[in-house]
Amino acid sequence: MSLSQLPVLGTPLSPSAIRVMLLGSGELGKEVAIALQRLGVEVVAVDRYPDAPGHQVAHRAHVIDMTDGEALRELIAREKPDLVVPEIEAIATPALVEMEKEGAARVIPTARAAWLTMNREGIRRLAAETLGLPTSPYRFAGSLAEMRAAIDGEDGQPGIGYPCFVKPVMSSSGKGQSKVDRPEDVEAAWDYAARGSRVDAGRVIVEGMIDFDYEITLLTVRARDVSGAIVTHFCDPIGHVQVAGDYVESWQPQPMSDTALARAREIAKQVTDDLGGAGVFGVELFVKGDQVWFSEVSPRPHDTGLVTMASQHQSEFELHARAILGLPVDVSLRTPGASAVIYGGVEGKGLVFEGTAEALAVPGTDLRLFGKPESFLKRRMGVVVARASDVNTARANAKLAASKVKPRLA
Ligand SMILES: Nc1ncnc2c1ncn2[C@@H]1O[C@H](COP(=O)(O)OP(=O)(O)OP(=O)(O)O)[C@@H](O)[C@H]1O
Ligand SMILES: NCC(=O)N[C@@H]1O[C@H](COP(=O)([O-])[O-])[C@@H](O)[C@H]1O
Ligand SMILES: [Mg+2]
Repeated sequence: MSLSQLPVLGTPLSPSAIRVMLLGSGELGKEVAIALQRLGVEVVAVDRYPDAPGHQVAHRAHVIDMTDGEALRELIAREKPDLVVPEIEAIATPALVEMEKEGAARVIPTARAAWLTMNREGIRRLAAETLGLPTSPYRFAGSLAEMRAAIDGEDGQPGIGYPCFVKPVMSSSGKGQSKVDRPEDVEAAWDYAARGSRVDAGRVIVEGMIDFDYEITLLTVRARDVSGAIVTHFCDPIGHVQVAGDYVESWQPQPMSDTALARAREIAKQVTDDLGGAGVFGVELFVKGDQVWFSEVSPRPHDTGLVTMASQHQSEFELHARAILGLPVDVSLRTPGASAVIYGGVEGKGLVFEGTAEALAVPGTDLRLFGKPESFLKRRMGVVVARASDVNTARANAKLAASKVKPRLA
């Protein structure tokens, strides 16, 4: 079935099926899969390990090394999906770029967007150097010595200085990220980056610290209207708290000044116009007063956007499903809401979760347990979403309910 005459939907597991392949099938992909299933789309879920959350709700599941370009090519050629939907950064995106060029794959939002954003260097240079957007000061380094020079300066030239953030160029959810406060911390930050990278590229970004008042994710949706033209929609801003580079709490809407909101939208529009294609983008921004800095962007639903399952009429996952299929979207807020993360807290397989009844007794709350087969101390295993008449109540209730859920070994 071709998607050239959008939006035609079909019947899964039949010759008329619209088939979507998810590359990455974690908690975010699982919700995208469910949204697609509801529209009668045939879903093929791929991840690096068996029984990933999205595998459990898909028509077919595959386990491959998604960073292996040949393995990716072979699977796409075999499954012939109408759309390939990257869900994680750790993918052999150059193979997707080639396949898109050859007409062998249609990648969401575009193969170039997936390629540019999987590497911090690609997206940072595009945003700061090509588009001229405000970002933190930054340098790239390929060795400990280069990293020291990037921070401390060399040949009389100043470096980024302290405090700064060091991140592997290919990583997410804070993996391998350190805040470096003094010269004695530099070596440990380099070692941690090398260990924490999803794909060891041996390269890091050093970023000067932005002393922001708050940070947001501006979910930006590029979707077709009934005439077939791509229109950009902005969800209400999502505020969030990150600990060690990983999100622990988010809420919507985050109050902002009119000027800051207008700047945030301008930045998000410029970045997403350049990346192109259709779908949801999570544009991460730092805000201080009326000043806004671009941080990074996911060309896909964002973890902080899990809150939209409670707070919007159409969650970011439903928005993504609709947008990639060429269907119209509604980004409006339903109610103030919040989300709070549940970490594994233990290492082991087949966890049990106690306290779920107490959690769901907290007013306006809902629970998602992702079903990940294995837990690590800091692996995200579930989330509570909450709705309330105001954001503060929603935040308090989401955190309270999440604290009641006690994962333990069976
Ligand atoms: N230059 C900076 N100045 C201030 N805070 C920063 C800076 N860089 C990162 N942070 C903090 O660390 C968090 C995570 O950083 P970043 O988004 O770059 O990491 P990530 O690994 O891509 O995370 P994710 O995949 O969850 O988006 C940011 O949301 C922010 O709270
Ligand atoms: N910030 C990006 C993000 O939240 N990505 C989400 O986490 C999963 C990986 O989780 P895991 O590391 O527990 O397998 C990804 O598959 C995606 O759903
Ligand atoms: Mg981020």
